[in-house]
Amino acid sequence: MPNPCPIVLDLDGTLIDSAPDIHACVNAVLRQHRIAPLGLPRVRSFIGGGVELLWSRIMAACRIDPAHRPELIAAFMARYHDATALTRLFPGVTEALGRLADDGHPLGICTNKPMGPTRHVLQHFGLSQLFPVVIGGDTLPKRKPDPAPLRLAFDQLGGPGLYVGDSEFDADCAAAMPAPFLLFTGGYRLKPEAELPHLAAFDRFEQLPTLVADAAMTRPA
Ligand SMILES: O=C(O)COP(=O)(O)O
Ligand SMILES: [Mg+2]
Repeated sequence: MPNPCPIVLDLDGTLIDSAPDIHACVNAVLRQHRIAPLGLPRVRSFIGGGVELLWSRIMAACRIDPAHRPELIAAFMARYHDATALTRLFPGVTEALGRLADDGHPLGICTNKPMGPTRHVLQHFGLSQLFPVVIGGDTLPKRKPDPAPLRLAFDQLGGPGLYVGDSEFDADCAAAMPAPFLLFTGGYRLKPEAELPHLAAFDRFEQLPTLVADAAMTRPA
């Protein structure tokens, strides 16, 4: 692994707390179709596998006729593509990313969020310049936990490195590569921390630069 090594990060539940916006967009669409709204914890538990899986889970939970799927997803995307009003960066994210960039780490994003809303939210928080490589949920035919998007991110960043994420999708994707995985425990994971394969875990972004330095030292060059 080159030193300073490339670092690829997940987006929803890792850098940003976007569940409130996703929840609002989902319920606006359900309301339009006269379907009872879902609570925030429920919708948050459906996030991680991208828009298609989100809607499979919503449709199962609300017992919606599959024939309505295309129109529901289209109505959702129309709201979701620029939904940032309720989204927040997790505390310490900007500082930690700045520090990693200053230390010379090439930075990338590998998210299951589609590219449209991904670009929009990165721009909204002034983070676009930090990430020369961004792989979205619709960049390739397959998405996480398939390792292909993460592999593409590392290829474009110039070599292997660390992956940072919050969920089962990220841990399984990193294990499939394989790539060392740093788990942010404050995101949208459903399983206990111990059940997700990871090199190290953290709950505050202030800890990330030190964890990256430690991880880089324990890996062969
Ligand atoms: O949009 C999702 O479902 C998940 O997105 P993430 O890969 O950035 O966590
Ligand atoms: Mg995530």
